[in-house]
Amino acid sequence: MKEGEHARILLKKAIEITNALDAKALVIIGIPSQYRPKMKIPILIIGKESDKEASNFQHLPLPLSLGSKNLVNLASSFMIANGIIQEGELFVYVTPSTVGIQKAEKTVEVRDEFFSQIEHIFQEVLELAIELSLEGREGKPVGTIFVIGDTRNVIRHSHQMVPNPFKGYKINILDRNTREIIKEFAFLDGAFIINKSGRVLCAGRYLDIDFKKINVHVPSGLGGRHLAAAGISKLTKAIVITVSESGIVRVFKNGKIIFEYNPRLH
Ligand SMILES: Nc1ncnc2c1ncn2[C@@H]1O[C@H](COP(=O)(O)OP(=O)(O)OP(=O)(O)O)[C@@H](O)[C@H]1O
Repeated sequence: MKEGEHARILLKKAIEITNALDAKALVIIGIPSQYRPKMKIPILIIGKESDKEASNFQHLPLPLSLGSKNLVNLASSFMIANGIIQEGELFVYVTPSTVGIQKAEKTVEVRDEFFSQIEHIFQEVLELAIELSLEGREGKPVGTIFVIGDTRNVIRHSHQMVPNPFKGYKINILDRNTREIIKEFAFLDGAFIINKSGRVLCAGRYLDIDFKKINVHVPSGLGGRHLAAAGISKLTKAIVITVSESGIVRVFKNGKIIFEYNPRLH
């Protein structure tokens, strides 16, 4: 039996369960776009393919590498934040290998602003950050910072710690073949700077934040890397993704952590 056939069967079951329970929404995770049910209730599609067939479809382009459990929790928070479903109501979710029933709750460390940041480049960098957390480099954990967007201001508030390995090269986060090159440079101290089209402009960049002028707070235990990430996200319009040496991936916006996730625990 082909994988697509599994998805079709599971989706059929999910629709039956949704109807039987009078669930308020259906969440479809990582199932190809040819399998789209016709239903009146809101349907949330999670994954890369975006399709805007019906008005009751919403798309949340999150990396599937976040794992089903986490994606279901994020879907739950997203639907509550957007008034699609109320806390405590039931929704059904379906992945290529499971169908489940969940009560809508805010269970993950995520602020509502997180969802408005999710677009293509952000999603790719988040995926890369998760891979770095899980893989490290040569068996050792790596920590790093990705600063996305508002590059003119970010560059103005930073300097090279080492010669920029990306100078003169057109390396783009969207190009899967150059992903490994980007990861290779994660061992450099400092930050990656990525423009809104996904081009990696610099690595090994020190973020110059004057903490006398920029007031940010990060949870205790977090050091210079996370303070710098919070600072640059407050000083500029950039969105910042950090990977800590302990593997936790965090997203910063306007000086605050808007998402936190430990891929090593899932
Ligand atoms: N202002 C900055 N700009 C860019 N990189 C920085 C900055 N400050 C610190 N770093 C990077 O963060 C690394 C780790 O610093 P530190 O241990 O203080 O941070 P941390 O927040 O505790 O990070 P981790 O949780 O990964 O240990 C430094 O070696 C350096 O590469």
